[in-house]
Amino acid sequence: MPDAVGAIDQGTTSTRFIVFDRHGAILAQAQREHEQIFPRPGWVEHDPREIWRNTHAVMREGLARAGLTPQALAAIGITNQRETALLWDRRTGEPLHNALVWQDTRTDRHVAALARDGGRDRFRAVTGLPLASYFSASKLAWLLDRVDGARAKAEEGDALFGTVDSWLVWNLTGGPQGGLHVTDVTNASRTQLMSLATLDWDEGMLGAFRIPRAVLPRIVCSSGVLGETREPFPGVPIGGILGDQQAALFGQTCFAAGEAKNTYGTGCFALMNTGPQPVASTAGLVTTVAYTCEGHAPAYALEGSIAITGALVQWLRDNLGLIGASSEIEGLARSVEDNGGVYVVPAFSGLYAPHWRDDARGLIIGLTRYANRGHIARACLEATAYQTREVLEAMERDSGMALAELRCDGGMTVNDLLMQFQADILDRPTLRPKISETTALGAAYAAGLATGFWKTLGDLRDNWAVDKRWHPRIAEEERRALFTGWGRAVERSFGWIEEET
Ligand SMILES: Nc1ncnc2c1ncn2[C@@H]1O[C@H](COP(=O)(O)OP(=O)(O)O)[C@@H](O)[C@H]1O
Ligand SMILES: O=P(O)(O)OC[C@H](O)CO
Repeated sequence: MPDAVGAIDQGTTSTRFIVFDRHGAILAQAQREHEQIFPRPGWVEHDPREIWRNTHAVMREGLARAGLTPQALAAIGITNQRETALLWDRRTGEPLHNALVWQDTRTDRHVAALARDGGRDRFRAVTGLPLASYFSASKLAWLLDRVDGARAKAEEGDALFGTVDSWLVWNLTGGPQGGLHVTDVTNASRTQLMSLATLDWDEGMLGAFRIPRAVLPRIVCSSGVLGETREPFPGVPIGGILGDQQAALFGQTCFAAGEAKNTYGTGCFALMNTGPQPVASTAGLVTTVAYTCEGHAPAYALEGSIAITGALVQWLRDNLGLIGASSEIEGLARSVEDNGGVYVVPAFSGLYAPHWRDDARGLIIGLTRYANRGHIARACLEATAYQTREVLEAMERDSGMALAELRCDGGMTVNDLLMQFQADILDRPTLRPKISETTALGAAYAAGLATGFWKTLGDLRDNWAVDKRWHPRIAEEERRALFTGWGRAVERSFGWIEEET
């Protein structure tokens, strides 16, 4: 009798396999990091073969650590970094190029050219998304146009496109020997090729980006059995797929309209469930699919996507050497009392929500002879909290709903200083659940629901409990002064990249 569910969490920096029990508690996990490839400024790639090798390895390691056989798994769920675009050969299974990662800005010019004719919001009504190099469509167009022979192969049906979920499912189910070519509706909603109304590929969007339909996967439900694994062990049902931010919303059990979470990882992604109808954004957010369960109406979400948060901590570590490990940032930031007037705007890939400025670039401002490493570390942490406030304010405007508190998760939520500052700058409590691996948990939930391991959404809600809550402590005057300083710094980051014509 299966008594566990496995989740593959293929993130921007690492791949995890986590085995959960019926209460959503972790039985075992395994994790491997993969290389971040930066061939030029603004370009970010991953090697799809490395990602598949790591997935294969962590699944075996995780299961062994849990002391389970594959038959003990009721299902496997998949969650993944979204938007990252892959193209591979159907016959050989070989990638035609490295994956173009969501942060990659090489298609800025293509996107700007499309925006000249109709503006940045010309595809919002259909796809819910502004024009930005962040989404997959322009990345796929780049692969089709720049990789030798790719377009011809795609038109003949010999090249397959997918986000990371598609690549994993295809390999898990046999690869060139009959692998399934599918993606789930949440991942499809991030390509800028899917209609939010029909939940299918949109002919107009395919035309705008010159994408042949034959290259695209079939769109499936987020929770629903789509096949069985053949690798790395056979016979386990694949019961669900969710893009990682939607998975965290599901794992935080935000099933009712108005419930929201913020995930603090490489970037930050705040999502609010808005119910069975898409809510158009006028405040700079993205409208996206939250999840679909077989036989039920879809749930939509408003999302505030922030490109760089935890990645700024990595940058302090890897590029500046100010800290030796991410965890050291808290001590360094606590070595000073405040930010000393310093702000860091991490516009490394431009700025996403709510600004959507591809022409912005990163800056450190407010420097004086007084400023030291501690102030810079503190300003880096504060940048995450200010960016979060910007997107939550936009979310409240768009949805007309006020958030009483903020459910938080992700790797940065171990940072007590950040969580306290977040509560301070929002003037609302922040809280972290007991099971902090909400992304993997959401994928496990989607898969377990599809196979009857869990019966209802209510069963999942019963598993959720608060671990820690932070209450706002600073005065309104200080809050206003800090946030005003941030707004001025952001303005100065705009327009650094001059558009080439
Ligand atoms: N103590 C810490 N304080 C601040 N940031 C941290 C800390 N520990 C880890 N991080 C950051 O959290 C991120 C990892 O979080 P995770 O949720 O695993 O990200 P992802 O899923 O995007 O790969 C990294 O960018 C890392 O720099
Ligand atoms: O892999 P993460 O956690 O950095 O998430 C990446 C997002 O899905 C990008 O949209």
